[in-house]
Amino acid sequence: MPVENDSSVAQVRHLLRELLVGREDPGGFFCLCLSILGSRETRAGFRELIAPLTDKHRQLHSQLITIYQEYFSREEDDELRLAPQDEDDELQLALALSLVHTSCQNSPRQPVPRSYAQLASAMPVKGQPQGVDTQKSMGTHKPAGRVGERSPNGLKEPGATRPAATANEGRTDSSLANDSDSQEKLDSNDQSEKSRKSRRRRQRKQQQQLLKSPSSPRPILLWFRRDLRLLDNPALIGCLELGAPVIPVFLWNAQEEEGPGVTVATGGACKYWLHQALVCLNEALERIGSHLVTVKAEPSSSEALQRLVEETGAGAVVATALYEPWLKERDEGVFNTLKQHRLSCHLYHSYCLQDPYTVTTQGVGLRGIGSVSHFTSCCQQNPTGPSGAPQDAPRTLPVPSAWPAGCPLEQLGLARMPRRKDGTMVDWAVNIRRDWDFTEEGAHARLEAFLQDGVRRYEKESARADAPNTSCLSPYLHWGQLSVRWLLWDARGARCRSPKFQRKLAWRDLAYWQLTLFPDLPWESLRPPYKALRWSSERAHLHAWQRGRTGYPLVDAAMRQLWQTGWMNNYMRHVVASFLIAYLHLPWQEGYRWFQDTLVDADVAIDAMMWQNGGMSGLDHWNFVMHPVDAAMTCDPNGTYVKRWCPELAPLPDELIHKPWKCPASILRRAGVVLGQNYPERVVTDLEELRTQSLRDVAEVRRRFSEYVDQHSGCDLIPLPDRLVEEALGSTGEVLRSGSRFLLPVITRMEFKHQSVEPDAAEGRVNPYNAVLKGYVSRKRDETVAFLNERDFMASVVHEGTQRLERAERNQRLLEGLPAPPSATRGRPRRTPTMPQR
Ligand SMILES: Cc1cc2nc3c(=O)[nH]c(=O)nc-3n(C[C@H](O)[C@H](O)[C@H](O)COP(=O)(O)OP(=O)(O)OC[C@H]3O[C@@H](n4cnc5c(N)ncnc54)[C@H](O)[C@@H]3O)c2cc1C
Repeated sequence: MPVENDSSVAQVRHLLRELLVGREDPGGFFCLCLSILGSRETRAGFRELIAPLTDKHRQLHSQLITIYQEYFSREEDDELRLAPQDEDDELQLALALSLVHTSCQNSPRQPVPRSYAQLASAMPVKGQPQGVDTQKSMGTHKPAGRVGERSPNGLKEPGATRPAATANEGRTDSSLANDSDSQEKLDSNDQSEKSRKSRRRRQRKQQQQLLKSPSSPRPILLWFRRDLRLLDNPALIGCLELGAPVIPVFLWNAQEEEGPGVTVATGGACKYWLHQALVCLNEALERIGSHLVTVKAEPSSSEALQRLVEETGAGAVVATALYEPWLKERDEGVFNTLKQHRLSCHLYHSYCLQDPYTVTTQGVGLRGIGSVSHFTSCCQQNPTGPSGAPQDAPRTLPVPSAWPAGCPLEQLGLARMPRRKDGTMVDWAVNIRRDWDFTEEGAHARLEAFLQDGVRRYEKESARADAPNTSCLSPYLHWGQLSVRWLLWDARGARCRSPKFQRKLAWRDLAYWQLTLFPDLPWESLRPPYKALRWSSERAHLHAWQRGRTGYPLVDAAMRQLWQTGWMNNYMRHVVASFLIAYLHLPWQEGYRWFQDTLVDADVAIDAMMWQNGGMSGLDHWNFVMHPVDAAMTCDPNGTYVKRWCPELAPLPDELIHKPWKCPASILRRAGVVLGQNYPERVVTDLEELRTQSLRDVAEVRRRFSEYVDQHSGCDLIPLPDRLVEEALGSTGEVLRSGSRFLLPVITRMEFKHQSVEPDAAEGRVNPYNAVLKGYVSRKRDETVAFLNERDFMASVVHEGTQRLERAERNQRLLEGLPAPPSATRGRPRRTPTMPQR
């Protein structure tokens, strides 16, 4: 066999043995031959090489011959003859890879692993891909536009990407070494405009060739957006079912994400997470023989996709649906354009459990809209969610023969770090990196850990800020690194199930449903009167709140945790939101925007829904206001949380840590706390008065805009969106066109209703529906007081009865002229019964 040298022959013979024992498959074997021997030698010697198979392995032999013939078809041969020697090899290899992958995409998928441990064993180990060993055959696959390596600190090293995506990326390490000369040649050629032009011409020819060739179906662009995972990704599986090479791409256009209003759709922390998640996704794709192409989508995603289609000859675009109305509109535009160019486009639903555009209120009505129970009734009545079990990750991904260029991930500018005057970098994400694992495996590890442990305490103690009792999965869910279907499946199958936790996933869907109904949700109050609420414009208060310097330790601890790690639990989000709105009187939009910029899980739909509700203008009203001190009784009774995030207060005694202003001067001195110096004075002090003012302001707007208050029920009224009117009335086109307005009574805080009926009840203390929530411990304290009062009442009743009897007896004796009886109780102080000691 006319081959290059003995070691190559030995390598190929070894591979042949691997093929015979089933550790290699025919396509992979052929590809490796090409890679090791080169095109000419393979062409000349392949038949001879596999001749020994004719006797005992007839079927395998004929399979290999088919692959060989298909590859060295006359048409391709002609074309190849046109190319110079070095690029000839590249093209051949690329085509070979394409062939290999079209044959292997039909490989059977594994059964669904039901735990992460199973999953880990099923997933290819880094550097050791299973199934068809495309990684081995491709060598280290690093074209430009692929996502670079992460440096030890988690940041990508600049320059980790290599220029020029060419087909020669797919080679074994040895062949790369052999071809370093030709690579140099290519690089030097690149300098001349002439050769660049000729190369472009050849590339175009290759693409045309690919489009014509029946043996290589047109590749599919798998457009990753917020589904950055391999496990249970219907779009990814959909690509495999289409049976063509897959080009995973990520396009970035910040303006399109932002939409028409002020959404801060991808704030700093969230973008940082995205950057890391893309690095991880690329690594995961590399493990199955592919990689991610990142593209700066300028001027628009539509044009960037069209360019990609031209560059790759793609025949289809596949993506997971997004539900923000402006992104849906963008996608519709993009797909319509692509369809006009005869591309097939496929959208899969997996971001939520229900497709929010198909959830209807039919059969349920509108009463209670905005509550999670109303929403779940709608979903049960009209189920639309993804059914079936979660799907496994593919073990390999068919790759195209030519990769598009793309751009290095850094150029998307997702993980920007400002520089100081002296040029050093401000690494604001250091704690985010410390606290989070950005990989898909990290998501599953968190899920496992939660289902093993935290879930047991979730029902009763998910509010605790000092203990990790919630899942901490929100950023993974936001970027689609964990499929919500997978999460629900595991939560239902767990040994300890928490209905409250499962309901949280319905909350998530509810938020998306609301956003589809009210696209203005992130910036415009849904209840018209509340748009006119008088808000404070005290920037210093806003700044203090943002930086965790309000002087209220619980609020400050939470805001510092957010700033440093990009996250805080749900209860703490309520605490800081209540403080901003009910006590600082700052508009909810400020809170929303700050959260969007600092949360790693910042999610336009959820964040907007929660801030609208907290800001009293959403579909639902929080029927509570968190008190910045009393709330600590529930979430941080021992001050552990405050001590962690406000270490300057740590030496204070536990019982005073949440109210340092109550500390005697001597204790403060001993603890080294100087209020106003190393810990701030309170930005506001009279909380009661501020709350009362807030109630008065609400009463005022409800009076001024009484047309938006239902006189019968006292509930606020909101204008119904067209979609809900149609659902409620059937076809109402006529009604809508005539300009009629439909108003719907929505859940309204009892405190507000009562206040409208009795305006004097504006003083929070006399309003029986006072919404200030007592912390768990303060509730306990109230129970004790009530108990004591009750005992006290009984004691005094008995005492009064005895006295009455004594008086009657005394009077009787006086009437009868007898001396007064000696009184055992006279002159003794009244005893109050005490609580039994616990
Ligand atoms: C003012 C405010 C703003 C918020 N902003 C966001 C946000 O931008 N992004 C975000 O994901 N969540 C937001 N939430 C909801 C909630 O606080 C977080 O989802 C939760 O704290 C995330 O932690 P976890 O994963 O441990 O939650 P878990 O309690 O373990 O819940 C599991 C999952 O359910 C979903 N979920 C939980 N609570 C809610 C909720 N109230 N509404 C909708 N979905 C929920 C989340 O996806 C969460 O990851 C906000 C809440 C408030 C009060």
